[in-house]
Amino acid sequence: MPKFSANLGFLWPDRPVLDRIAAAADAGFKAVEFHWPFDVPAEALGDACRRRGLVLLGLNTSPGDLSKGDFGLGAVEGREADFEKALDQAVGYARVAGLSSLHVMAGVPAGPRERARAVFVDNLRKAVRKAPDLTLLLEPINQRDKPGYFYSTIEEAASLIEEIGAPNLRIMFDVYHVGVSQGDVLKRLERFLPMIGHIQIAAVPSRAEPDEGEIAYGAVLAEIDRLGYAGWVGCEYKPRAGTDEGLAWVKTLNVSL
Ligand SMILES: O=C(O)[C@H](O)C(=O)CO
Ligand SMILES: [Mg+2]
Repeated sequence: MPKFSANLGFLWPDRPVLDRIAAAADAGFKAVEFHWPFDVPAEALGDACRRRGLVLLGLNTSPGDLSKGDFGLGAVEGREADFEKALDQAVGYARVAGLSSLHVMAGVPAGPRERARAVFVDNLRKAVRKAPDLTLLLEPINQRDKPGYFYSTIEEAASLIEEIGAPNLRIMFDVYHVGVSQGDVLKRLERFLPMIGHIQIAAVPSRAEPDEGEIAYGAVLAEIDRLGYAGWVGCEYKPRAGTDEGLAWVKTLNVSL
């Protein structure tokens, strides 16, 4: 059975981050992951997780200025210095807190696609040199949620990984984004398994608990098992109402936290 991690960027959204950690442990999760926990000191976040016996997984590089449309800086020409600052911040935070992975966000580039890709490749080469001790994750994000985002297909993430050739650069396979952008989820899981560093789940199209919509999560989780995926499956969904009540999906899908 897959092992589930609580994504505390989305779960228990009405509570401060340290309280979300306690709520995840109380609910039975054994691991946690974050979006941008930078307002909480890294030592405090790490200690809170360790006190509750939680495995610390990942966080994201800073999105930049969300109010100006930024959603990551990795593939944005002219923002290389800002990217490096964001990278240093996230790497430093991960090391102090004891987190093991980092989603290197690509962003919404303005210029030609080939330039954006070249910038992203250069920035990723820098990232793998700076953080050989962390898993660096590449996550394609769907165009419905983030119009203009640099990439939306698993194939594009895989081609970057092949070109850069660093063992710590891996795919974040978010089943929600793959479902919205591409489909054929089970075949893509199988094909790209050797490159996958982390999996995330949410219903399509609602991004709510994985017990509704067009993705049959019973089948997806069974396939993740059959393939022998040894990593964690991040519950990165937006609860329909209360997060604790919403965890009824665990029983419905006949799995456990
Ligand atoms: O939105 C997502 O799927 C990502 O995993 C993310 O963390 C950026 O918000
Ligand atoms: Mg995701």
